[in-house]
Amino acid sequence: MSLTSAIKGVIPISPTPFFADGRVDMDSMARLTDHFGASGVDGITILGQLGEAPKLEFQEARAIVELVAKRFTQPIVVGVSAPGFAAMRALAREAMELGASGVMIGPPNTLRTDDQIVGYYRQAAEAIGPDVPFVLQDYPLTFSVVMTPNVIKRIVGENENCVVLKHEDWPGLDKITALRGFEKDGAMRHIAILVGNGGLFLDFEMERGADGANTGYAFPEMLVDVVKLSAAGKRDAAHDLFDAHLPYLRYEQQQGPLGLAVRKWVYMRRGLIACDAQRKPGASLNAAAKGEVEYLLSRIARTDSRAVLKAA
Ligand SMILES: N[C@@H](CC=O)C(=O)O
Repeated sequence: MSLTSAIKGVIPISPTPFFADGRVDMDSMARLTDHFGASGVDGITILGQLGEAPKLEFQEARAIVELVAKRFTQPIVVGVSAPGFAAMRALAREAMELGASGVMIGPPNTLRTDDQIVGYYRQAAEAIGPDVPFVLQDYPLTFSVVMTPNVIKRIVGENENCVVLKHEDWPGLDKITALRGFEKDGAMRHIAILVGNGGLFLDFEMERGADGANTGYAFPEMLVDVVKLSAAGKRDAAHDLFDAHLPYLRYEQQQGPLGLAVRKWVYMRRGLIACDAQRKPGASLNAAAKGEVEYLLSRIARTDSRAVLKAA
């Protein structure tokens, strides 16, 4: 099944589970994949930044795609961002062979001008091949590359295989409005807009015209419900549920390895992965942070039983 611009809903970004010694934990990867499948999501993204993809060897990445493709029945997006096009093309072609639906490409942080960004995506699209649909990852907080709405319009106009925008600009609400405006005026064809940034603005991003979420928040079930409630026009219910998670969601949103450490800790506490380790270089939570996370989870649990966890 090919990724298209019609995709909507929640496509969680999966972490990659590791053992404390740095080996990939494939049993936990399988458990996590099955959990996503049972959570009402509409696809899955693996091997993104959150998935520590740059720390993996090709054969490890390949094995993860193979495992996920065997047990997940909805669209699978594989992160293929790489410093060079040979590595990007190799993983993209292999992933599609194994059953992926599309790939995700983030920009290298050397890009400075609009023309450089547009030129990079022209070459990347050519490298993976026109038959491979791709997600354009717009994530200035991490990549330090700022894409204006016009740049995104140019990339979409030049590359038929650009079908989804992973929108992680911040502030970014007006960017969604601008892009939907281009579509309305006929200046840009339709693309799916799925939002990241931990889902921090998901409630309002849905109201601005996003199609759903593409983020690694550790309770994808909440994202599924908020997206559905919002799409059904149940504004207060969507915001009420979102707001119940917001204090913990903010805590997760700490940039870089620390935010990932929070997520991995919670996935471990939920029994979905065996160990919260990151492959080095990485970070882990200290006792104070673990206590804060437990407190925040207990607050969510007052209104959302999915956050009720066994005692640590
Ligand atoms: N910032 C992302 C992860 C990157 O791909 C998220 O929203 O979880």
